[in-house]
Amino acid sequence: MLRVKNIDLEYIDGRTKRTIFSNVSFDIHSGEFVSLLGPSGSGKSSLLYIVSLLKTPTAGEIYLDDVMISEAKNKNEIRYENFGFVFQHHFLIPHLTVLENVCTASYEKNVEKQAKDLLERLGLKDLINQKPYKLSGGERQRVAIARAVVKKPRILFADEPTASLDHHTAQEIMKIFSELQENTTIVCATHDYGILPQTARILRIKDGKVVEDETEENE
Ligand SMILES: Nc1ncnc2c1ncn2[C@@H]1O[C@H](COP(=O)(O)OP(=O)(O)OP(=O)(O)O)[C@@H](O)[C@H]1O
Repeated sequence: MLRVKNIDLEYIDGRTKRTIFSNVSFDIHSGEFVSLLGPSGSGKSSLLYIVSLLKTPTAGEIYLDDVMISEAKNKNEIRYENFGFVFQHHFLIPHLTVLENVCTASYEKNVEKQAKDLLERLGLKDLINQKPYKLSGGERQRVAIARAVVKKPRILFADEPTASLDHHTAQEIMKIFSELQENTTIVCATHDYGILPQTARILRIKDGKVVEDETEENE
């Protein structure tokens, strides 16, 4: 459903040209949990932003349901209608409560009920009226996930969503992602193999290429 085709990415640094990727292609199917895995500097974030139309590659195309979207004029609209984002930093609004933060993401009439249901599911029922500063890092990130999920994106992109969390909380956050997955495709960039759920399909970024990880779980 999401096709990444022949992507090149080069950065020009003064007189030097640096190739980050060349000729990268892969498909992401509906309902998959795809992890972009690679060490720091390998290009995970760049690739995530290219695939989600937040960044323009040097060459190549992105297709959504066979429609080329990488050169569309209405990229904002495509993103708004189809994609959700969770970043390493949660970007919650400090003077709004947890519930209000989540409700900012959607203008649907029953958003408040949906937000409450989601927050309850994420174990935050008793914190809905708190401001973000009263929450732990893991709780804040769960609020950010609720905010991204409440608008029911077809594809949820997460860029190192657990980078500032301890290992146990990071695993919990990943579990939450996979549980939320019924109707959502998830694409998550991370450097930490250890936090991935068993169902994750791993695309490993190495030396400017993306290779499918053929571990037992993924065969
Ligand atoms: N705007 C830019 N101009 C020049 N080089 C850049 C730019 N953005 C990223 N890079 C370089 O491209 C490479 C890939 O960066 P990217 O942030 O995508 O990697 P990453 O795997 O997500 O790293 P990290 O896990 O540390 O965030 C890095 O070497 C980075 O320095």
